[in-house]
Amino acid sequence: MLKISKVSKTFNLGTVNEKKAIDQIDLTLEEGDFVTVIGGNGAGKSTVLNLIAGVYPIDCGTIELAGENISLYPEYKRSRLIGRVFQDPMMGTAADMGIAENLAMANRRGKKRGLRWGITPNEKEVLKQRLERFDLGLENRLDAKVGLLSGGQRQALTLLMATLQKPKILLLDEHTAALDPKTAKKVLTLTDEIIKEENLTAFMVTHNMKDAITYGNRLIMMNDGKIIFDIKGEEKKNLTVKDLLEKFEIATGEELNDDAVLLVKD
Ligand SMILES: Nc1ncnc2c1ncn2[C@@H]1O[C@H](COP(=O)(O)OP(=O)(O)OP(=O)(O)O)[C@@H](O)[C@H]1O
Repeated sequence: MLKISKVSKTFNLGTVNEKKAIDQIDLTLEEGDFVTVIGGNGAGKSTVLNLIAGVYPIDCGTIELAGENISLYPEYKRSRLIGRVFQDPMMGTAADMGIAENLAMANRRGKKRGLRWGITPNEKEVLKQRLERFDLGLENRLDAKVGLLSGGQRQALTLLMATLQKPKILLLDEHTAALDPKTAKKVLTLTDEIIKEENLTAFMVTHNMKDAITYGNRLIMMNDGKIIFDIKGEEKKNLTVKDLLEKFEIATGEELNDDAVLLVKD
C-alpha cells in the first residue's frame, strides 16, 4: 500500500543549521498494516509523516501509495488519498463551520465539485448515524459550530472526517497527546476501532510506548533519521516497554532521549 524507497531529507542544506532529518529510509506497509512509530526527540518521526503527506519535498528516493508514485505530487493532490489527524485539535476542522458542514466537506473529498455544496437530508442522516457511535453527544448538535467543541470532540470529529472517504493511508501525528488521559484513551479506542472496521492502513506517531505496544500490528522505532527496529505480529504482541528501552540502548549505545517517553515507561 505504501512503499518508501531510499528516501532522505536534509533541512537547511548548506547552512550552519543543516540537519539530515531522514537518512535513506526504506519502509513498506501492506494494506491493513497499523504501524506505531516511536523514537526519541528529533528522531525523524514527524518528518517521515510530513514527507508522506507532501508537506516537504523529498531530496531523493520515491514514495508510492496504492501503486501511484506520489513523490512529486503537491500536498493538496495527496490529500485526496491521505487522511490526517494532527496533534493540535484546532487543526483539521473549520471552527466557523457547523459539524454537519465540516463532515459534508470531508465527504466530498476527492470528488468532483457539483454546483451544490448544501447537505441533503439523506446525507445529514447518514452523518448523524456515523456520529452516534462516537458517543460524544455530537449527533444532536449537527448545526453547532465546531469552534465550540472540546479538544477531544474535535479530535474525534477530525478522525471521522479523515476516514469518511476511505483514505489509502491514515496519518496520525501524536493525535491524542494534547488531550487529558481519559479523553486520549477514548479517542485512541475509536481510532483503533475505525482502523480495524475499515481495514485502513495507518501510521501513528506516538511518544507513549505503552500505546505503541497496545495498538497496531506493527511497531517501528526511529533514531537519527533511520528506522532501527521494525517488529510485527506475535513478536510485537509480546513486547514490553522494558524490552523496547533495552532494544534502543543495544542499537544505539545510548539511553532514549525522550522526556515524554520516560514519563510513561513504567
Ligand atoms: N521544518 C524544519 N526545518 C528545519 N529542521 C527541521 C524541520 N522539521 C524537522 N526538523 C529537524 O529534523 C529533525 C527531525 O525532526 P522530527 O520533528 O521529524 O523529529 P521527531 O522524531 O518527530 O521528534 P519529536 O518527537 O521531538 O517531535 C530534528 O532535528 C528537527 O529539528
